Amino acid sequence: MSAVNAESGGTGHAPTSGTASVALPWPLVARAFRAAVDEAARFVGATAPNPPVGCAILDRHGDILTVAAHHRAGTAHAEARALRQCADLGLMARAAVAVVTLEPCNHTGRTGPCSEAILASPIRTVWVGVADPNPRVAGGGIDRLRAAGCAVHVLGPDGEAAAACRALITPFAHWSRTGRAWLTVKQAVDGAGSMIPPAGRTTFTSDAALTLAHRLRRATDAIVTGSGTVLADRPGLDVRRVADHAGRAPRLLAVCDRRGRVPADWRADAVARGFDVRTCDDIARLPALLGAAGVLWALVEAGPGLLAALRAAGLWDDWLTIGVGPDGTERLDVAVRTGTDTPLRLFPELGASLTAPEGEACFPAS
Ligand SMILES: NC(=O)C1=CN([C@@H]2O[C@H](COP(=O)(O)OP(=O)(O)OC[C@H]3O[C@@H](n4cnc5c(N)ncnc54)[C@H](OP(=O)(O)O)[C@@H]3O)[C@@H](O)[C@H]2O)C=CC1
Ligand SMILES: Nc1c(N[C@@H]2O[C@H](COP(=O)(O)O)[C@@H](O)[C@H]2O)[nH]c(=O)[nH]c1=O
Repeated sequence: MSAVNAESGGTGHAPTSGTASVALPWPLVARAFRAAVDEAARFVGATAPNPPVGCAILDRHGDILTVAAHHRAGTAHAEARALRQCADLGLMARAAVAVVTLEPCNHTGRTGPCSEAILASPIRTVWVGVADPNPRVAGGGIDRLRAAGCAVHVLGPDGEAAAACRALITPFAHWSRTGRAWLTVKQAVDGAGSMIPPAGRTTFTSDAALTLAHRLRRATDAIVTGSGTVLADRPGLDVRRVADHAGRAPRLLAVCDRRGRVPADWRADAVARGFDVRTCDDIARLPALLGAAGVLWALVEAGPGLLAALRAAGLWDDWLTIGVGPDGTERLDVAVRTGTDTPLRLFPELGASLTAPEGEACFPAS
């Protein structure tokens, strides 16, 4: 293993002789990974059932020539888009290194294999953030590139860059493995431990926390709520407060409702606003119901009744509590299932909260 790879925790493989592989200092590679992750993160919530992916193309000195992401299922993958941009800018002759958040695909799906697109370019050095968990692809892209003489470096499990690349695809990896959507619960709790807003209101958190809530909605593919919340709040549950470049918004709205209490006019209004509204009468089936509809990541915005049921059944993947103190100060706590990479990592303001243990303090639900 070369010194470059040892520094990054990567597993380098020597290229076959005669290829123009390039050894770059790790800080330049890390900078390219950050750029690729940031670009991919702009499309989280737009790509389902595909994963968000970013790609940076560098010259032999480590300068970034172009950065691109996968925008939407059925459109160009990140690598193909980055290569096209590079060609359009007349920079292809300088292209030497590709830095990709996810293993390049090696199969022909809705688009052609990215491994072949890379091999058709001058690039002979590829950095991969994480191997593709999709069983149709697993291993194929890296093997194909290596067989053709590329130096392929796969990041080891430790370090910021690898964690960010994994966080991008956590819901996709979970869905690929289990067929179930990743469930993020978001709850607001006041200083007295109550989730119930003051009379006449539907929310009580700060402007900044509400904006965070809408950014979470924008990044997810579905919203889950309960019949009690629908009856009490007639919530909109759509994306407001934040602009968007890709029209991202959850398209599915799942309402947990065993007794058929959801009013027909609220449902009709939600449908008119573009939601595919589904009723769930058994929460045990909720993650699979969402997964079967192509939902990778769902945000649960429900009251204490449904949250208590989800918690008792262990039906959550990460849990964000926005605690509002009596003086209005707010505290963010994130509980994460042990051994998983929360996609909430993609929200920098939550960074300091991600170490919260899976403990009682994170689950006040009353
Ligand atoms: N602070 C916050 O973050 C939030 C606060 N709220 C507040 O919460 C209050 C409403 O709370 P609540 O009445 O508890 O409403 P919920 O949104 O929690 O909905 C409760 C309903 O969920 C359904 N449900 C519960 N368990 C299951 C299950 N196992 N399978 C299927 N459905 C199930 C039940 O429907 P059924 O009765 O048919 O069995 C139950 O009545 C409102 O005041 C609202 O403003 C709401 C969202 C967020
Ligand atoms: N109370 C509360 C939240 N509650 C959630 O927001 C819903 C209102 O959404 P909308 O109708 O789209 O504005 C409400 O019914 C509930 O699901 N969210 C928060 O970020 N902070 C809060 O204090």
